[in-house]
Amino acid sequence: MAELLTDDAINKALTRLDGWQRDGAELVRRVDLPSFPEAIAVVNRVAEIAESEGHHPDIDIRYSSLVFRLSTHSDGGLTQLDVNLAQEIDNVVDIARGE
Ligand SMILES: C[C@H](O)[C@H](O)[C@H]1CNC2=NC(N)=NC(=O)C2=N1
Repeated sequence: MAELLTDDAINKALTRLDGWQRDGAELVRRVDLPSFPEAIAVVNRVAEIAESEGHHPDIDIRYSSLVFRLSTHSDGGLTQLDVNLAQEIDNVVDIARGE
């Protein structure tokens, strides 16, 4: 079990993340890639990271647009696991965009 983050801790984490918003018990980021294969490459890389960490995002794939939703389902809210995964998704997206 991970500890649920306070509203203050979530807001602080959001200032350090790229493009994430809070939606209740979830962190949400939409990512637009230039093509379907590039979007799927991002999904595959995120899937590897998620599997290695045992913490998984909900991912909506619509052509070259992705929406990631993060929450710690076992604890019913947001934990440091979600903040860490959000940061890792940001890193994957930056690399995919050559940033
Ligand atoms: C047993 C296994 O670690 C759990 O079912 C994990 C898997 N991945 C998970 N991912 C997320 N986002 N929330 C969870 O509660 C969760 N639980």
